Amino acid sequence: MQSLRSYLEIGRTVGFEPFEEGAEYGPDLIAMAVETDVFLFHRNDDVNSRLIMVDGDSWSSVTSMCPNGQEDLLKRVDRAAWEIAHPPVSLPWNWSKYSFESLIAFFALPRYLNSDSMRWIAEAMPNGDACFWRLTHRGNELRLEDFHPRKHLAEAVRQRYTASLSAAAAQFPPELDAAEQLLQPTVDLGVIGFASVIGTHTYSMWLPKLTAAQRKVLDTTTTPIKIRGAAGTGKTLVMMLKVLQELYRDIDRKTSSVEGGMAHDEEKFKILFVTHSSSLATEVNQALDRLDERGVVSRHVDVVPFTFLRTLLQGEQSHGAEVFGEDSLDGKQRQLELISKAIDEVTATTWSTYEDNVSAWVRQSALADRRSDQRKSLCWSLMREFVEVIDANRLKPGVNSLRRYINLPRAEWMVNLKKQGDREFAFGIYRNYVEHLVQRNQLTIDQAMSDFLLFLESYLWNLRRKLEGYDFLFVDEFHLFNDVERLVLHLLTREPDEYPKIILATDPYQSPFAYVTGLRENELSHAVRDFIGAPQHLQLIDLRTNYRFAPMILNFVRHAHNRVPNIVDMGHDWQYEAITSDAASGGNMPVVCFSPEDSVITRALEYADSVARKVKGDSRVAVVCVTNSDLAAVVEPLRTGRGLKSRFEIVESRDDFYQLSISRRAVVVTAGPYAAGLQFSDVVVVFTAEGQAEFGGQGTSAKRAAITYLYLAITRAQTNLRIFSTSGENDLNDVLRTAVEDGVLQSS
Ligand SMILES: Nc1ncnc2c1ncn2[C@@H]1O[C@H](COP(=O)(O)OP(=O)(O)OP(=O)(O)O)[C@@H](O)[C@H]1O
Repeated sequence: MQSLRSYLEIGRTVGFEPFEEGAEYGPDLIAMAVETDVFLFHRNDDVNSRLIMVDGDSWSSVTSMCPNGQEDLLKRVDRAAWEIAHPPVSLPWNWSKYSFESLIAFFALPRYLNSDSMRWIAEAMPNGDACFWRLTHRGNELRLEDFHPRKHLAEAVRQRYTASLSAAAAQFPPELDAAEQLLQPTVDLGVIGFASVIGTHTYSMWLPKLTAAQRKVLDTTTTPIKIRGAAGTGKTLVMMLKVLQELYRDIDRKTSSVEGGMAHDEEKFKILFVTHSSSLATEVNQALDRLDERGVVSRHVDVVPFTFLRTLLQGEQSHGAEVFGEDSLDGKQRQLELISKAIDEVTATTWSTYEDNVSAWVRQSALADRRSDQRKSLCWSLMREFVEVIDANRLKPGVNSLRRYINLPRAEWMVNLKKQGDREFAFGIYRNYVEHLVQRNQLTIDQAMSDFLLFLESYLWNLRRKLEGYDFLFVDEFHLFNDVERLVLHLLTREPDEYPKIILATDPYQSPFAYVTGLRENELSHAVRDFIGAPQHLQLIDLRTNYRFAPMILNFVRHAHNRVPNIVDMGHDWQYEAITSDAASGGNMPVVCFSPEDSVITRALEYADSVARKVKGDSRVAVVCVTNSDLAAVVEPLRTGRGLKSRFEIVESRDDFYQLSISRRAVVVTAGPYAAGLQFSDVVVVFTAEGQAEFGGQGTSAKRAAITYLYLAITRAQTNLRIFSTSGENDLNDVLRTAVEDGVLQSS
């Protein structure tokens, strides 16, 4: 497995060379032919290494691709093989995984590179090896149920591999000395993710270090508990410690009551830790393993991204149907394109029904050119309306749904569709948009989630719940869950008649797409109010000490935080002023550089490039774009490669963070929402005029959206922060300019 990662790393730097007998790929990798196989050995391979076996014809198809195609395809092979070695196999939804017994099928490439619908048929071997048996494509699809792998071939390959290990080891050049190795550090997720959160401490080493508020989380025995804290206050850390505390407590209780031994399987205490993204789930998994002093976590705790819950509990349902990845740049762009197409179709056909009843801004934007900012702004507003209002209220097009939608009360946090005519138009677009999805055999994540909800409400799940449900539920980054997702939580516990034992961590100011759901702070969801327990039972614990930011960054973060319009009741005690920093001193004054639109990106990238060449040790540089549109604009020059010396690693979805574990030190380029939960020593923030359209026009809702996005981006920085923005007038620049006036930000 390690050898594929190194091969990928080399391939993306100097190009992919086909394997040839005796070929060396850097100091750690050699190819060796043994009978009919070609093995790629890594220096650290041993008999316990997991093998990735790829059938010869499929390998020829891989190597005949362009370098970008090869890279993307091999990344998927690597990711799937890692998952196979660490079951249950959780792959991003847009890979459309389908499994049957030990076989797994999934899309071999991202959709935009995959006009042939290539899919892998892979197999999880009992020892954790992964066999990639066949690449199918449109025209030669195969049902997994009809595929019969020749397992004995895989067993023979494994034997030949083991027998050749010592011959391979003898061929490696001597190892580099330690000083030379230091020159080749890898960007490992550990540095920006889980390792930075827990350091080298285990559970009991952390306990004495906790603040009084963090301690209170461990000492509180009643639930639900809602842990509220700004970015960097240790929410994830304290949730993980609480998991271990509850687990150890249960084991101790059972060991003293069940004579001298472990409890039976059916009484097994089960904890579910839900994250919003698979990268965070991987990190929490690894961190829990490290913190755990009794080696029991893997038996009792499932750490899964929310989207994987459905597969875990219900099995795969969407065979053939693609789930639209909303949580990625590509997914969002495709949704926007579809919405824009729907606007074109409606304005060309039934426009006269709406024309006289919509607001002026909706009319102008609907009739504006597809590429204009006005049109883009309308598309973003409609996308938010679909997710936050229509899907959240489960208003699938159908009899009466328009009337129910129109009758919903409007709140200030919702997008600016004030007139009834605006909402009739929005629903017309929604109808057209859903028709397109049906034609393409696609579902949005929210639609798939609604279906999952129906399953959890079924009698079948009621039967299985006692055995498959959980005793305890932990939900990290609760602010990123929308109302449909929140609705699912109380159905996951074992006991339908009891209030669920649930602990959640949230920072309402980091909520970029659901923005705010219009909830009061002591409510968890509109819909589940009655199930989770009366608001007065909710234990609200505030974490106020910040461990991430150097003091000068904290001052600026506090300024931005206090500028977020408080358009729902955030709780009377939600004062950021009280939060202090315990991060090591040092760090520099954050800086903003206003530039004309055409030079913002070039300046930002050149700056990031120069910083990346200077930083040392565990320092990591990230370019964090405020919005998806900024990210799209930054990615363009990076793809064409423009005289920059550092390596830039583009992360276009929350799932993409996985790829950092296979790349050498690089400048990470991403957007704030995808980097939630991660931290970097140096952050370069980019905001362009393109980004402004995403906030959906003017008004309080747009202002809140703008500052929330800015907040998400700047709160990733630990020591150094530099913002590159356009020189125009907008809500976000208003925050930056007042910060300069207040002396918490320096203008360059
Ligand atoms: N009591 C403590 N003592 C020392 N360091 C701490 C303490 N609590 C948290 N930290 C450190 O604070 C940093 C941030 O922790 P964590 O990622 O859990 O915060 P968070 O609130 O979940 O942030 P975000 O909302 O941005 O995900 C980590 O490096 C962690 O090790």
